[in-house]
Amino acid sequence: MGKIAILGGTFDPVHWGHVLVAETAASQFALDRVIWVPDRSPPHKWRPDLASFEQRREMLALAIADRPDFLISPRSANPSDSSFAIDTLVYLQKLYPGDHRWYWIIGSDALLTLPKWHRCGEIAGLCDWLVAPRPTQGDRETAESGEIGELSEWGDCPGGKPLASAGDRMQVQANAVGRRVAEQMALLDVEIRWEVLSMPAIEISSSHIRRCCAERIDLRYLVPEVVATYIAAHQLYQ
Ligand SMILES: Nc1ncnc2c1ncn2[C@@H]1O[C@H](COP(=O)(O)OP(=O)(O)OP(=O)(O)O)[C@@H](O)[C@H]1O
Ligand SMILES: O=C(O)c1ccc[n+]([C@@H]2O[C@H](COP(=O)([O-])O)[C@@H](O)[C@H]2O)c1
Repeated sequence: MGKIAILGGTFDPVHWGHVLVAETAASQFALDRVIWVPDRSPPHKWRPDLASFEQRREMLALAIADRPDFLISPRSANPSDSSFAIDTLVYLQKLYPGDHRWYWIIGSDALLTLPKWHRCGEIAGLCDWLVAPRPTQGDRETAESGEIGELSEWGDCPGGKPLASAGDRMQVQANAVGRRVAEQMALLDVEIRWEVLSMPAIEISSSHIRRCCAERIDLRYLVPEVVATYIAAHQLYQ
């Protein structure tokens, strides 16, 4: 029996946050493979300057080229294939037949949306959810504007004492997200298995990378060098 994980996303572009999350999950859960699934045309992430699917896929291939256990799903290459997560999982389970244990690697911000996914009641129970601590999009925008935001509402710390560090707070927040989603899924009679990855929250996002490109800020330490070179060569996000 193998352990196979899926990491889906828009990857516009892929960044070190994605790679570190995959690496952490692979080492903490002794995964045999991580299958990366770039979404061809994610309706919720569509923008006029979205890099083409081929470009996002090429950047992803460059970023994970040195990891034989990281693969890109062949499914997303076909434009007519559905990009619903349930269809991806069922397809990959057919591609890798056998008694494998299946995982889905996901940021806590994205896990929050699980109860709204297509056929969420089916997919939720078909894999274990490996949750990377991450501020919500709202928190990230608020932090960039310098205001105090949603994060302050997550202060469900033991005994009401302030937590030692922002890292602890993100672990608490990710656990709160996991519990909340598990409760929502329980209302649909679905029990989910989930675990928060033991890692610091990485405040890198594709949106931040795109802003850096627009402002001509160096991408070093934010994306793999091969990806920075690709972005510059193709003049993306300018
Ligand atoms: N820094 C990060 N830490 C933890 N999880 C992350 C991080 N960046 C992305 N993810 C997770 O990876 C998956 C794919 O993310 P995606 O490709 O949409 O990147 P993104 O950085 O969230 O993009 P954008 O900023 O455009 O919204 C999602 O589950 C997301 O939560
Ligand atoms: O299947 C769905 O209905 C669905 C709706 C929204 C998001 N997802 C999945 O959630 C993962 C993270 O997506 P995102 O929004 O960060 O690009 C990615 O694998 C998407 O395919 C899936």
